[in-house]
Amino acid sequence: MTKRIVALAGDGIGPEIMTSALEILAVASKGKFAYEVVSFPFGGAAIEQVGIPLPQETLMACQQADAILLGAIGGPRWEGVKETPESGLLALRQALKLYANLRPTKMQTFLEEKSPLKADKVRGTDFVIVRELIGGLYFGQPKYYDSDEAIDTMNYTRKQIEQIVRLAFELALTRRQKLTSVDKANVLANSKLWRQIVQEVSEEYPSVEVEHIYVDAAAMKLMMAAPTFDVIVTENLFGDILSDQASVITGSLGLLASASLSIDGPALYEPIHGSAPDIAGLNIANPVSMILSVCMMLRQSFQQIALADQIETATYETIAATGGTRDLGGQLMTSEFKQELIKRLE
Ligand SMILES: NC(=O)C1=CN([C@@H]2O[C@H](COP(=O)(O)OP(=O)(O)OC[C@H]3O[C@@H](n4cnc5c(N)ncnc54)[C@H](O)[C@@H]3O)[C@@H](O)[C@H]2O)C=CC1
Ligand SMILES: CC(C)CC(=O)C(=O)O
Ligand SMILES: [Mg+2]
Repeated sequence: MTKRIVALAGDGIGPEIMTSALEILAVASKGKFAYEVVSFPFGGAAIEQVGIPLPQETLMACQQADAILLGAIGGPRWEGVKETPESGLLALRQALKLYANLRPTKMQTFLEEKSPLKADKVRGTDFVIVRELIGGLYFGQPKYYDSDEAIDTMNYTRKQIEQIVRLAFELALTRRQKLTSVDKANVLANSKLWRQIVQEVSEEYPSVEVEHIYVDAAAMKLMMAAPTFDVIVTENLFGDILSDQASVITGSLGLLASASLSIDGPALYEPIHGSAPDIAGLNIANPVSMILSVCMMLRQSFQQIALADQIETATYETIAATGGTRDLGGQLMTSEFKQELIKRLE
């Protein structure tokens, strides 16, 4: 049966990388995978069209989709408006119950020269950050600021923590059976509960080696000993920050993809980066993060493993052969990279 993919291109470089990724999917999937793509306004683009970042029709289309692809949202144009693109993104994540954001970092030999870190510090790196996505500081109430004071609230329930921690243990079972839980249990009440629950749940997974690290030390260890990590589980804000930091390992934010899994609905796939307003419209964005997000969708939502492997392999081969886009030190424009990749797929 034809699968229905909802595409939310969003703002900044979102439309550029979405167009490239969808063209590549169309070429690679011919005769192998039947799908249709329907596009809806979201983020700043939706504010421009209808005045709000998450229109009702967009949300309904997402709820009825088999999978959702998101480019990126946000930009200086919408700073200070009442409902921002970012508030639309948080509302979408909450409405779709996207509780788990999986952010893999996998080193490739040819990327060693692109990494600002020494090759022996990054060789063999292959980990997944499992970031809790609908709790913590981004959602806790009260949340407000005035000119004298600002308040954000961090709160997690046992249920929320158990859900994400269990998913991380299950993922570790399919990999190298090592789980690193990142928290700040020396200071934060939320982290004390988090650590306690990780300990409890670990008893159900005796084959998985568990370590607990404070987030500050984890930031250092990511740069000094990245290959030692397998599955990293952490709360929303820590996961957001650590995953951008992880992009230093492979050499560019434009390489990292993610999957956001729902409790009971369709999953959403998006690059880990934002809308990169500084390079929007210049045809220099790296589309690989979006292309690899499409690969995650093919595997996770549609079990199209061979097709995903084919696109992923061709993507890495294209970077290795051409040097890739400028963020990787290469010369290719976004559209040129896409064309080179399409040549390999045809
Ligand atoms: N999921 C989403 O849609 C996210 C949206 N944002 C929003 O994006 C906007 C910009 O945020 P920034 O802090 O500038 O973060 P950003 O991730 O958009 O950009 C950070 C730096 O990385 C570069 N970069 C990012 N993606 C790239 C790519 N594919 N190819 C080449 N270079 C790339 C940018 O040019 C910039 O120099 C803000 O409005 C922010 O709230 C931020 C993170 C996630
Ligand atoms: C724009 C924020 C709401 C989220 C973010 O930075 C992210 O999901 O990586
Ligand atoms: Mg982020």
